[in-house]
Amino acid sequence: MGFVYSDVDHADEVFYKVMLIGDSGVGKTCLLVRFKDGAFLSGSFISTVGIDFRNKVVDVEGTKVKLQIWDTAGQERFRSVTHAYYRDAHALLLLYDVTNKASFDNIRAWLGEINEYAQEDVVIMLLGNKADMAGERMIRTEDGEKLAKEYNVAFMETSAKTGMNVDLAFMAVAKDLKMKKTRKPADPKFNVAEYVLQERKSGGCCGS
Ligand SMILES: Nc1nc2c(ncn2[C@@H]2O[C@H](COP(=O)(O)OP(=O)(O)OP(=O)(O)O)[C@@H](O)[C@H]2O)c(=O)[nH]1
Repeated sequence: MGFVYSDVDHADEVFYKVMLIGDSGVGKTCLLVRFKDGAFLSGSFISTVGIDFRNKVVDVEGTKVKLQIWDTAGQERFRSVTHAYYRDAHALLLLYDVTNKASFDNIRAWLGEINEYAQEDVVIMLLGNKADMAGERMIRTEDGEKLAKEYNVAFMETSAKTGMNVDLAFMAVAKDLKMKKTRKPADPKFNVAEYVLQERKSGGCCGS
């Protein structure tokens, strides 16, 4: 597409590429629209064709962190297009739909693709989306937690419809990326689970 991307530091701004991946229909576009515009895309489902991105600048402890968020098409036929973008991603938000068992079962295959195409130190967060659909839920929270633990990745459930945990997920990723960059070897690793707990307790960045 003719863009040149890097995580070059300007005086007080850092830049990261975040990619949304997961099966078609799990809610990747809706999650991005919720985060960017604070709105929910209701109505008929229009599948993403290829790949698209939107920028959002967030504040992480006084530093402006610019997230360039890439929304990929979940449909199989676009896979070879999206693979090409994995290697530039600093973080991957991997979504399944808590009401769709197949989308959860496919997470292992998605993690395999990440292993094959992404950078080794990419930040990964597993998100169980559509948590608002209590009556139709097929995947328990504990199942998501267990899978995330097995692969040593961060996890939370979200709802693009109500906004639950959406800002929190992106903020946790932004914070993890920023800390990774500035951390000295002796410093402890950023703990997403602890951060999430703290934010919830304090009513912090993201409420809902
Ligand atoms: N109830 C509920 N519905 C959701 C949520 N997120 C997305 N949806 C609905 O799920 C459908 C698919 O959402 P999209 O965001 O387009 O899915 P996608 O993952 O981008 O799909 P592809 O572009 O094909 O990869 C739409 O009808 C949305 O309205 C959510 O959190 N809760």
